[in-house]
Amino acid sequence: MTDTIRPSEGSPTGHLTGFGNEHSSEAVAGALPLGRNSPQRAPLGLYAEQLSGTSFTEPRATNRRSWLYRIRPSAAHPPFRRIGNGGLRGAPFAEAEPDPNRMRWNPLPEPPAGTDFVAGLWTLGGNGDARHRTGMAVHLYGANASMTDRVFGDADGELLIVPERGALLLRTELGVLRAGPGHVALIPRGVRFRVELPDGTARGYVCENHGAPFELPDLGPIGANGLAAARDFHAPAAAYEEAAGPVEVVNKYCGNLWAATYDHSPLDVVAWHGNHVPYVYDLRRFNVLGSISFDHPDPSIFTVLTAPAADFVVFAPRWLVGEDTFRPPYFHRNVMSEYMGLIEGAYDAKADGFVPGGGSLHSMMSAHGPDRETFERASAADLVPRKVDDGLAFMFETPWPIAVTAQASEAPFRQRGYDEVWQGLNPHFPS
Ligand SMILES: O=C(O)Cc1cc(O)ccc1O
Ligand SMILES: [Fe+2]
Repeated sequence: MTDTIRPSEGSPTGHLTGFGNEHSSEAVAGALPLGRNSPQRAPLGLYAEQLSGTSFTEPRATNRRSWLYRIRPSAAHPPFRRIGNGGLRGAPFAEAEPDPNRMRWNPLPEPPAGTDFVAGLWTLGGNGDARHRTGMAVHLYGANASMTDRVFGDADGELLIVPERGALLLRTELGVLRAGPGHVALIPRGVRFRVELPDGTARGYVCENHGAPFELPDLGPIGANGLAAARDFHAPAAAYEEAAGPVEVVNKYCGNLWAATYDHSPLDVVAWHGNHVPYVYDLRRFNVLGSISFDHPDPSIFTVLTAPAADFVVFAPRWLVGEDTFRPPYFHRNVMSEYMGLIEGAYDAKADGFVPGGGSLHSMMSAHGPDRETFERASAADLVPRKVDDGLAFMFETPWPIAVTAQASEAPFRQRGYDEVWQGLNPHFPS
């Protein structure tokens, strides 16, 4: 795990905090117009550009847009041309029939030398349709090279990046963020960014959200505080580069990759304001709530971010104190589909086989829960207060079944025989 976040590393002007805020930032004093967005001539000879993440008419509470003041307009570019998708696949996912079986995978194998973040993206599956802005996709990434002469932007949705190994330096249009294992980064739809690898190598997970963007969940009876705090989300301060020379702008558009060669870096935004901004959040800041009497709350109590197409849930270190309670995750069948990953350590529902960098998929209504070993141990455990602090797991939970790609279904690192972890759960009735 890396140290606490230093999201504005590389940016001279500090960072901004507060999920959903109307932020503003200028890397050069006077670059932001005052009191208007689009003056006849923008300050310092910059070009003004609005980046809209929601419809113009979206209600104020959920409207997302930022105004960017840039050295050159994004519009000045030659045509985009199709490039290879590598391991990326797009929604709709119709390569194979949706499969109700429980599945589990080991980590992605090490990619060939020279694989950058975009080339290292590998799609496990998903649902919905990018063309209708519905659903989500689960991707993994494995990379061992920084992006140098190219940047990436996803027209199909926002990207929730969950590093498992190696830090990512995210040089975005709005500034620089750093995210290492234990952090998540949220890159809004369409925001362009380059990923550099300070550790030389990186591995992790991505939830691509095609629908309405992630929000902090309502707290209801929890009250005004708890779970993830808005102020712990860090947005970058404006930071720009002026590099001339060819830069490939890779655009994921309706499931496929396209590229256009710009004659300059598109990370040339000198100032910006708005709420369509990237964030980094340190999962160790998550205020974990749970039962202090009995029974096991549904995992929605661990929701960090929620959207119509996906919830992001973290299983962070916490105390278990439930009396007369089966404390690990219970057996269940769920209308929601659950993709789970592990950032470090172990997860309390699985004795082994669920490893950092790996993942499991329990799709709509598939029966799952503790494996046999965990069930037996937890059924006999002495129920003293116990801290679960040997791991950091997460879940992408989505209302619709996750159809896996052919490459995920056939992957040599898919664990055959996953069903066996529930073998030997024999009847004890009558006891
Ligand atoms: O399947 C899982 O391990 C995730 C999960 C955890 C939990 O505590 C309760 C329900 C649930 O789906
Ligand atoms: Fe579950």
